[in-house]
Amino acid sequence: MLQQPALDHAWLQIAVGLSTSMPGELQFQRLVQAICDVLPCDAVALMQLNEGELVPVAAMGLAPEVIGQRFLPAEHPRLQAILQERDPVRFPADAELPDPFDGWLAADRERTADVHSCMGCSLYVDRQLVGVLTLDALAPGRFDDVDDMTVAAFAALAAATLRNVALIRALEHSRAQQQELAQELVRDARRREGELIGNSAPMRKLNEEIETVARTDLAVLITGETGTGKELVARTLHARSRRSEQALVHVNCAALPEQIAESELFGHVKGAFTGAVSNRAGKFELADGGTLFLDEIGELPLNLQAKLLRALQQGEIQRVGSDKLLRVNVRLIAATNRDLEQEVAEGRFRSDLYHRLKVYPIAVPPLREHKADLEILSSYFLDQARTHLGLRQIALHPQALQAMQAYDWPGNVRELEHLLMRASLKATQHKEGRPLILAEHLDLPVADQPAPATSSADNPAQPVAIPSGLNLRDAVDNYQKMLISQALEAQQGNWSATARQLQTDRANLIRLAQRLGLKYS
Ligand SMILES: Nc1ncnc2c1ncn2[C@@H]1O[C@H](COP(=O)(O)OP(=O)(O)OP(=O)(O)O)[C@@H](O)[C@H]1O
Repeated sequence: MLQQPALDHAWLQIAVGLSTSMPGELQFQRLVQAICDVLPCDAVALMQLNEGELVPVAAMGLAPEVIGQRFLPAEHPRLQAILQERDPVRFPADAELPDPFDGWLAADRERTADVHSCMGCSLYVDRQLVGVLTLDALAPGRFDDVDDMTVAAFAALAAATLRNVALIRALEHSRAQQQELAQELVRDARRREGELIGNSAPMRKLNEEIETVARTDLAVLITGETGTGKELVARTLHARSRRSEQALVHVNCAALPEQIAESELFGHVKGAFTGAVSNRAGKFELADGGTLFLDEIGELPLNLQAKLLRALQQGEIQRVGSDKLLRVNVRLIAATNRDLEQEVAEGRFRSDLYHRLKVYPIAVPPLREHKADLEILSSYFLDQARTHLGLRQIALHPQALQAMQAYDWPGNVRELEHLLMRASLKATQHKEGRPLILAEHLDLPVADQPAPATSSADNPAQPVAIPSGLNLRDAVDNYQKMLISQALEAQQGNWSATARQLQTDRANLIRLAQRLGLKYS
């Protein structure tokens, strides 16, 4: 029988030698090596049960070719017998059943010993059979001194190792899959981000401009009406630049609450103001090495415009509450649907910042100036609607396309996108078979009628009484407030319907309403 100190030493050896960070093969090999060192055997094999077959995954004292061989228990009565028992099974040297490793024992190169001692134990994890451990010795009676408990303890450790390695492999496999999936999603998102659709001359020019400036680190100012695709242009530009592997950090200046706008952009240190409970990086720092996209830059408060200018000129920022200057390497893209020149003239936008931003200006054309793209844009959005809404192929009736050609598109590409999404639903709700979008599904004003008064330049708004003493900005604010309130009332407080009536984006409408002091509920 094995003495206690020898066993303790063996466990210690195994504990030190086995680590889950090791490759599985190495863990198996260390285990059989330790068993071989402790027990008086000439060969040890650790076999894994794999779909009814036993496959040696590690062995000592056997010919190397044994690894990876498959042993069908039905063809090897000793293995069969071991599998049928929970406790260790012993086969004396003169046992009649053939040994599965006859002829494989390294110590028996001369093939002189056709009989030898053999022991084996089935390996269980919980109630699941996971493999077999076998011990062989050339000398008869070699295992007489080895007690069952010792073999059973090694068997338990072997079973746990087999299970651990299998779990780790499964985890690694699923992690690799997840990683691949994440990469695929990022690639997919990138592909989508880059999809500026349009073959018309204005869109080709736009694409060329993006291509040219993407190669540089110049600041870019993107201008254009709402919904023309300014954000998409910014994303495309970033995706085509050499910073594309780094972050594109998007800041909507219109949605920045004034009190925390500086901290949002430049970060703050702990205790800089009430509520600053820890240090926090701002958007500039997050965009370090990448691109910072300042959307609706025209809404940035004047005091922040000065700080932004300093950051751009010096490439350095200061967290709120800190005197330390931090170096940042950020490419800036700004966008606005305001006339910034006008804003400068009226003192609402710093002229030095304006000139700094418009190093490379890009004007995104309104949809009415590239109606040649209506067809290709429509098939793109219909395809998206089909995927998002789980519909079948949707077709557009020629008359629907004609109605679209005749329309002015004050809400630009965004309006087209939303309109086709709604029309896709209507078309499928009303039609049997292949959904077809008819002109009536589009809810467009009839071709010979002018576009709505709020959106058409050649149909100016009705004169309204403006209280005297108001400056232009306040007058415009008042007018917008009145229009929104009236539309809201007409739509019984439904913001989405109001946004549709005013042909603007719902989020923009809510932001504007909040700025004008209207309550959003
Ligand atoms: N050429 C285009 N190809 C494909 N999709 C486009 C194109 N132009 C705009 N879009 C889509 O139209 C929608 C509005 O575009 P985007 O948000 O970029 O407009 P924007 O000019 O930034 O609007 P806003 O001024 O209101 O912020 C988005 O869903 C965008 O993907």
